[in-house]
Amino acid sequence: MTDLDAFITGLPKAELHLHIEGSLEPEQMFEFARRNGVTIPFASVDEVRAAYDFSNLQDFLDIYYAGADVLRTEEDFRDLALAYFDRAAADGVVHAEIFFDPQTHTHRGVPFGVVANGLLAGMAEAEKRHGLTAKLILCFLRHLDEADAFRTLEQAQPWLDQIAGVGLDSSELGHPPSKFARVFAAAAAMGLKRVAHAGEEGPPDYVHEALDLLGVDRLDHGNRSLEDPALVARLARSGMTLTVCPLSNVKLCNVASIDVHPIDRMLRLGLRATVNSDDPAYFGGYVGDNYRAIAKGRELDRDDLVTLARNSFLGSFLSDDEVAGHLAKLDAYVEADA
Ligand code: HPA
Ligand SMILES: [Zn+2]
Repeated sequence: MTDLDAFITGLPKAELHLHIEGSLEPEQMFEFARRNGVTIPFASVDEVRAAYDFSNLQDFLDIYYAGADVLRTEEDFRDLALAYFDRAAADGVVHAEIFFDPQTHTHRGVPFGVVANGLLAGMAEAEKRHGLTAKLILCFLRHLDEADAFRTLEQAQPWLDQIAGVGLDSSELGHPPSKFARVFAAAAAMGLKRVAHAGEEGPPDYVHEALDLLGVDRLDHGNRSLEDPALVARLARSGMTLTVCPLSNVKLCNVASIDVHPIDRMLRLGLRATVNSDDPAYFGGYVGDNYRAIAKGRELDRDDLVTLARNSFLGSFLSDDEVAGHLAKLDAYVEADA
């Protein structure tokens, strides 16, 4: 039997909650700034890392949006995505469904197509290089208004056959899912899947809204659902996938420390929880680091880790046949290790 670290690395898994802009490592921030002639308010990589000390979601978002300013060209988005896929593949990720925030870029004058084409080029190269498949999820920034989200959906039209779904991210408190009910209805009518961040900082009511008013196929974070037993029962009964991000929860002070993270409680309650990295360059680790952190912090056994990996495929937007193929490989991996 391999040791736990190696077992986690080799475990075939999907990543379902990853903001591609949040995979921008400080070294890459400097490289893109230099090649695009953009000035950044940091003198060194160490200075950037030292700034990643957040007390809440908004603290992080302010720095995250500032960092994204170095992304200007199709090549930047391609290189950014490819660097993430290289790291993900090394962590045993065989499929990734990645978020991008078009408004962060279109509001700076970077056209939607530059972002989308760059990311799609990175995805194509990752499949060639690693056999890693990926899907794109277009996230609306919830601190902006409904009209802006509708404009973004309009800009996405030429790329819709290459976009799997829509999501909702950014500042949660004060921006409930209800604000985007009509945009999500329009996206559903276009055949797009729907996900939303809910219950990261926001109350259980926001999770109810995501289910009832946005019709989400998957819930991003969802941690605060645990405060509402009836909601937990509903999520468990419906087999709703939760994309949980342990290191993010600690870094944004939503969970006091990894030792008290509720991931194992979620599993015991029958929730289809998955483990993901959210914004790995900002939160101290990629998906493998997240698995390792909870394995150690919550003393998860191999069966729990396999359940989490299994859930990542079950919760993905892959076809039933594709999911079955991944699960067969997962079973073979576990058997070979026994
Ligand atoms: O963790 C997050 N929460 C909400 N919005 C985000 N945008 C990037 N990361 C996040
Ligand atoms: Zn997120």
